[in-house]
Amino acid sequence: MLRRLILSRNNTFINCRYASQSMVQTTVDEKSGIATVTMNKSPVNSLNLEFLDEIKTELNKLEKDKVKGMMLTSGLQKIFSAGLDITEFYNPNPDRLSKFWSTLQDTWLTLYKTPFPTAAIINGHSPAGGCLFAMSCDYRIMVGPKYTIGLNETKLGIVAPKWFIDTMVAVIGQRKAEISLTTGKMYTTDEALHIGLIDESVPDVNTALTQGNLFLNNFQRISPWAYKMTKDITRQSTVQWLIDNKQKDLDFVVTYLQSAEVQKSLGLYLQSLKK
Ligand SMILES: CCCC/C=C/CC(=O)SCCNC(=O)CCNC(=O)[C@H](O)C(C)(C)COP(=O)(O)OP(=O)(O)OC[C@H]1O[C@@H](n2cnc3c(N)ncnc32)[C@H](O)[C@@H]1OP(=O)(O)O
Repeated sequence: MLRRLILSRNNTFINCRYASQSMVQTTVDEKSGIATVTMNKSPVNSLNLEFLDEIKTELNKLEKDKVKGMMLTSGLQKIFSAGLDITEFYNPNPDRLSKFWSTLQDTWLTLYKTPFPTAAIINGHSPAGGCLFAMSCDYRIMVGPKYTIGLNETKLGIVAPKWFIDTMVAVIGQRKAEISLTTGKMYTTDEALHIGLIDESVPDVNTALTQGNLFLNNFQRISPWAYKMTKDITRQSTVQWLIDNKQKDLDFVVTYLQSAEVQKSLGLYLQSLKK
């Protein structure tokens, strides 16, 4: 792991941490203590086993380093994250599929439960797992107007797991989540703002980062203990369900994803992507 100090746009020193060939780059502003975690896995930040593992490790490090906040963003031109890497569950190796899904569960729990405030800087398309990660942050700022966001699983012929659904319900409410999920709707930035899936729409990534810092800096005046307890209580039922049902969720997903019907739908969807 390499570390170096670089001078930021506002002339404060930023502590940079990156490993060679890393898919995740992190900078920490020394003055504010706010980290920026940049996902950088070409071509579309699809979340495979190794990438998820890196994101989880990075979040755990930030917790250990006691950062004051974190922005999650993408280093790619027009994609925040294409969601789960479909090649992990199309014609999968069952052992790897199990590892992949457990790692997804753990990464999501780590992100959803961070003891520090988080903001998603959605600087590109954000379908399915990409939307899940954005919704798991405390605040969402999306660069408009060209990109889309949503849980589109039904469009792939698959069903979003309960904890994906509960995360969406927590953000936009039962009725809107039900319509979004059953139709697999991908929302434009304006639509996402209208239904409350994002909190702000901004014209460019620099403005998004400025707004993200503004949001996170609010917490300098809030007791970290009060913040964390409140977040834990608010998110308790969704988190506890997964903790109590990890193995059941894993068993279901591994069996379900390998069924002939799902494999057929995924094959057709992948083909349509290649076209
Ligand atoms: C109970 C089980 C629940 C399982 C839950 C699953 C949740 C998920 O997250 S499923 C994944 C859902 N994701 C999507 O539907 C996104 C699909 N991708 C896109 O819509 C587009 O690729 C994009 C808008 C993200 C980007 O478009 P762009 O035109 O820039 O790039 P493409 O030419 O489409 O893609 C480049 C390259 O990447 C491959 N690819 C895209 N998305 C994925 C993905 N999610 N997993 C794996 N691979 C992906 C795409 O096929 C292209 O590959 P080639 O270069 O080889 O053609």
